[in-house]
Amino acid sequence: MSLSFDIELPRRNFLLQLKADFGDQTIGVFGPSGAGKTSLFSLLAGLERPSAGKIALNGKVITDTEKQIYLPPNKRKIGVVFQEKLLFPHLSIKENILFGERYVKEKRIRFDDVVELLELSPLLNSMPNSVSGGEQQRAAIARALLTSPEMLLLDEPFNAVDANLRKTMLPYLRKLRDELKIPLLIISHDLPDIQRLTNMVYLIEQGRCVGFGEIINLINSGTAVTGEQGVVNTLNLIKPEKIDEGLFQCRAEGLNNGTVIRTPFAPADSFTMTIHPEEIALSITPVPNISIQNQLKGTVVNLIKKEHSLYCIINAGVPLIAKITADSQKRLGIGVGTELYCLFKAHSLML
Ligand SMILES: Nc1ncnc2c1ncn2[C@@H]1O[C@H](COP(=O)(O)OP(=O)(O)OP(=O)(O)O)[C@@H](O)[C@H]1O
Repeated sequence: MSLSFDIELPRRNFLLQLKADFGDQTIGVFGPSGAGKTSLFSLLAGLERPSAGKIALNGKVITDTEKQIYLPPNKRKIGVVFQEKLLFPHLSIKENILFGERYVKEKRIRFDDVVELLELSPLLNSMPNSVSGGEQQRAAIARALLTSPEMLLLDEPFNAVDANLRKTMLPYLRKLRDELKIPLLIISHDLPDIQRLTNMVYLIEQGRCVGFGEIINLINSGTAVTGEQGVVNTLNLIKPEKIDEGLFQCRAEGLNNGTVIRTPFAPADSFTMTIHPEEIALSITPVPNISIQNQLKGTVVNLIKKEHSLYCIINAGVPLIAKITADSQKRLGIGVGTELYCLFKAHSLML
């Protein structure tokens, strides 16, 4: 998959000017309110025309202002799920989903498969207003998938879901990414939500791209990516071994031989856990006789000041970000190159 665009569109307060070349991966589009994220989606989906520019998906030009090419939304092979007005209220969930394939000639994605993947069969005969926000969202995703898209755009997919249920959307989005192998472009205000699906972000501010790449590299290069919800560390863990009731030890790509991470659960042979930078304590020496299960040795590669705190970027085989106070930095004499130990409890790791 490849999506490239170089587009301009006047907005109320600025000229949106965005350019990118995306490969075959899931990408999070992140930026403050009013940055131009939804405008980008409308342009990609063909709901709006840029004042100048070009968009191509898999080598096929779908918008080109010079050549006056504007493929209509249903011919673009881009599925879109907006955050509001997800479904037609007068159609059942089944009819809503089937609406997706009305104009599709080459059906690559089948109704039964989508219903199974998104666990929608008990809801098919229900009307949209009698199912939850998360279920409506899944039905809207199913409808978009039945257009047999080559990529899927999701605008704030966690917003339609109540705060307690938002994590329930994640497994479905992971299934789309891993089983259907559909590249996703996801708008979210919440960087940790993006991080649970991908490390790649496209950062927008005031209609311009201010950074594109792996989150850790963007933070490391000083590009501010810590939104309201902050940022999380993601650890891709493998080969869990049960060592006690409620305690597993796992390997992670990049960890030195013999180093393991201890977690309270291990749902699969390979899985991702997250930990907040605030939950990682730093020590210059190893700390014996302490209940904390994880002590990873690492080297500080960067320090980023934010208000009265510091984000320490540490290479511990895996990249880790720890948030400490300026006072702790001074007391411990932490600088770039300092070798130290990153301490975190097994229970601070979250699935
Ligand atoms: N049709 C329009 N004409 C002119 N300006 C617009 C139009 N629609 C939106 N805007 C303005 O363009 C800017 C970008 O809006 P957009 O909805 O793309 O941002 P966003 O990043 O998606 O914001 P949010 O996260 O709040 O949804 C905003 O200042 C908005 O007021």
